[in-house]
Amino acid sequence: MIQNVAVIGAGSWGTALASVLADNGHQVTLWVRDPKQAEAITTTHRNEKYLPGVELSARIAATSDIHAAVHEKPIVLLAVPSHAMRQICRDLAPSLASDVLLIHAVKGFELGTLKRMSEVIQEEIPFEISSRLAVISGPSHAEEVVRRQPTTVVVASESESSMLRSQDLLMNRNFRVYTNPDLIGAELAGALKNIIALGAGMSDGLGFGDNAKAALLTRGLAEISRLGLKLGAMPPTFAGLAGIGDLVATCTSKHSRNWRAGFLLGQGKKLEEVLQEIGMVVEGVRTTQAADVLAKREDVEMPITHVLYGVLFEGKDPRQGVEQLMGRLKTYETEYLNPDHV
Ligand SMILES: NC(=O)c1ccc[n+]([C@@H]2O[C@H](COP(=O)([O-])OP(=O)(O)OC[C@H]3O[C@@H](n4cnc5c(N)ncnc54)[C@H](O)[C@@H]3O)[C@@H](O)[C@H]2O)c1
Ligand SMILES: O=P(O)(O)OC[C@H](O)CO
Repeated sequence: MIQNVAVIGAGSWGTALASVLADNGHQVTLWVRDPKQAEAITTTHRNEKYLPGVELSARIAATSDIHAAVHEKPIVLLAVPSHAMRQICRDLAPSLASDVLLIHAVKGFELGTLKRMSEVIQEEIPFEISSRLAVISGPSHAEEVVRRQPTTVVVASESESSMLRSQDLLMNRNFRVYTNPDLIGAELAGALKNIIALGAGMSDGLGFGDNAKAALLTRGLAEISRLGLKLGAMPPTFAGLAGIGDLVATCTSKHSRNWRAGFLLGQGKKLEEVLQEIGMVVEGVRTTQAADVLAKREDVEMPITHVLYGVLFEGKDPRQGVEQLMGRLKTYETEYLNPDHV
């Protein structure tokens, strides 16, 4: 069934998801803060700032009026940076239809509260709406999705009907959507992999090779899963698209802003100049901050995250960080095979 869908956030990901929805025949209203950018997207059918050179469907119209964007829409998809989520939910909550299906596509935590995005949404939007929330996660660079290159993602929700509706809404021959009931795991895996992508980029920026990158991916997965499970994720989710799938995509892709930020840091640039040079959201930076605090709070060992925290926020030299990781006390590979593990 053709639907009217509001997509909140016209950065690369919101625009790419709007494009998938338009390919599926839906009418999309894309909300963007800047009225000039809204007009440019509607009239030129392009979003040159975030996805240069890509022609968008005429089924996508942009607006800078958030109330008009969501008013009477049966489906609202949120694709804003994590730091903007709470305020945006506050702004749009009064205009939401009571039976709206909410989907979010955001990979991060709220820094001050250390909450997942669904927790933030559920605090700002009435329960009868937010209890139907679904999240979309998985290996999906906007630059490839918008060019209709084969992509697989996962939609997760505690509400089975919301999960199935989200799958039907987004799935097409280029964009394959799996379902997963583990909303917490999909959110945590999607956010935490960005930390490891920063590390993988840094390793490349330092001139290290495949051995180092493979080590980061593997040991990185071990530590983000350890935290994820402590916070309520189900183990198979970290072995799935939102976990290992997105970890591989983000740690090895030229499109990844997190990988690129790490690469530039590895080459000796300072965080501020790196973020300025990239000019788009690099969620892994805040997520490293959040995860370092969460690891301490939950008593979970996350050595890679802690070293990255030092490089990002305490002026640690990346090479010194590598020495610190390689020089850790000898240990076992997996807690499950360790004789002390009960
Ligand atoms: N780009 C991708 O390929 C991709 C894929 C999957 C998930 N994501 C996730 O989607 C989320 C959005 O990322 P993106 O890639 O679209 O980012 P982006 O940097 O491309 O765009 C961010 C958008 O948010 C707007 N914005 C910034 N601060 C804002 C604020 N305070 N209030 C309202 N709007 C604000 C910007 O103007 C811009 O339109 C992130 O959590 C990211 O991890 C991105
Ligand atoms: O460009 P990044 O590093 O924000 O990664 C984008 C997506 O999360 C990849 O799935």
